[in-house]
Amino acid sequence: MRYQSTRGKVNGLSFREAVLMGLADDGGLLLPETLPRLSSGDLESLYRLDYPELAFQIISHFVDDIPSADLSRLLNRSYAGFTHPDVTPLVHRDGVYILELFHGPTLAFKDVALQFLGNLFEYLLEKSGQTMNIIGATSGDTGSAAIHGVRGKKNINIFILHPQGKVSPVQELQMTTVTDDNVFNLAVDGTFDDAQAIVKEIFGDVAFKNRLNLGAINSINWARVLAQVVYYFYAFGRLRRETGCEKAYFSVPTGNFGDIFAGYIARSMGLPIHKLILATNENNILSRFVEQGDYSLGSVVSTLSPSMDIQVASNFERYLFFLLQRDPEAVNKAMADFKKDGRLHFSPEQIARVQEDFLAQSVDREQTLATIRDFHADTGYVLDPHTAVGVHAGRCRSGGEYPVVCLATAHPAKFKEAVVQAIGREPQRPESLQGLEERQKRCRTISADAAAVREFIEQNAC
Ligand SMILES: Cc1ncc(COP(=O)(O)O)c(C=O)c1O
Ligand SMILES: N[C@@H](CCOP(=O)(O)O)C(=O)O
Repeated sequence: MRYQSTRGKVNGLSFREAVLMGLADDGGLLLPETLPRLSSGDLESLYRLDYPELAFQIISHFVDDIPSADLSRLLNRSYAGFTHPDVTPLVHRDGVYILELFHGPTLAFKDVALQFLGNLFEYLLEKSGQTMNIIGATSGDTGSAAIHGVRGKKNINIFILHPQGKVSPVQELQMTTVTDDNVFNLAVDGTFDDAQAIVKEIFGDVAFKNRLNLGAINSINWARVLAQVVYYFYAFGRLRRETGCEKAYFSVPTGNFGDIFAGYIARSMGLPIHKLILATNENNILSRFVEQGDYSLGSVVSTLSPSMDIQVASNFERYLFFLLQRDPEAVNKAMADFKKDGRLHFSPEQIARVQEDFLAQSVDREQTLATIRDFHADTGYVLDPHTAVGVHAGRCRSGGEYPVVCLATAHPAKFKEAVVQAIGREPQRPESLQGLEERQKRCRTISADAAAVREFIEQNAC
């Protein structure tokens, strides 16, 4: 499999090269040149596999430059530390199927891909004898999952930018209490969008990127999206075995458009997803896009689901590439227009095509709290606020003819403030969070300025 950039100037990369490049050197995002299309016979045999074996089968379609035995070993190691034997179990409550993606070390869906990416980086660096400096932006979950994926690893330093005071207290502690020498937390005076823009600007300086061998752990890295594709297959397989259904809806709480884009890839490979339901909080540029073709920038507002407090969704560019018929010139123009005007225009035909893939719903604070409260009252199950956004949207937008799978993207204990508001008590605290407040912390505050961040990285690079 070869990889190409959405902006057309980087082509013919191998999987290894794509993973190590992260953001394409022309500023675009990397995608496979073709997508495999699986037959119904192929799909039925995948549905019988356990999680690591399924991950191996799916990921192998996209990787031809890592020996199979090594890839299989990396995947087995990545999922061995999950606390549930199914890795991402599917549970049925009150008419919806909840795909629990929070059984990894940091209790969010990011662990599914970042345990693998951490191991993959280590493997590739061992082979090449290089060192790597990872840089990433987080609205709370990617940061801790990436840090836990690479903490203490030889030859890797990691620099994580989070918006100061805008992540949940538990998320902040999960990052800042990791004091290994190779981990650097930077609290940026700005929003997640500011932090992500800084990361992209630094990657855009290709000479600097190559000199420090910068690595990307955000979903700009294709390996992140790829590892997330797997659980759509896993969930549908379990659902089909349980209900015999022909198709399903998937409702996905969305911020940076990475998780739902992984669903789009799974659907494009032939997985029978009827529609992907894109669920946003009040930062609803993406749901406005799907529903009305209105892709116009607003300012970021703080919500009960802080990890989705995002306006400029990185992976939107990948979807745009497909929507614009894989035309890199059209993507370049659209990205330049968006940078200049803060909005994009789409024709009615284009929006009709979008709506063949997606439905969308924006969910506000009251609806989020009511969903947590009512779901708990009816089932005893505690949703985290991001998952609640997805459950509400899934219920509103699905048609009833197929089951609905809602992606449970985080454990409620990461967002206990919202849970207490909804049900009047704290969720149970998993063992990995015990004693978090008492641990030693390390974090520097930094202005939202790429030059300052670059200087810090330069001084602390490995
Ligand atoms: C808990 C949680 N849910 C949902 C999302 C949204 O996922 P994505 O950014 O891939 O759209 C995030 C952040 O990425 C998150 O941390
Ligand atoms: N919600 C994310 C934002 C970054 O998204 P990513 O999937 O591109 O890493 C977070 O928790 O940091």
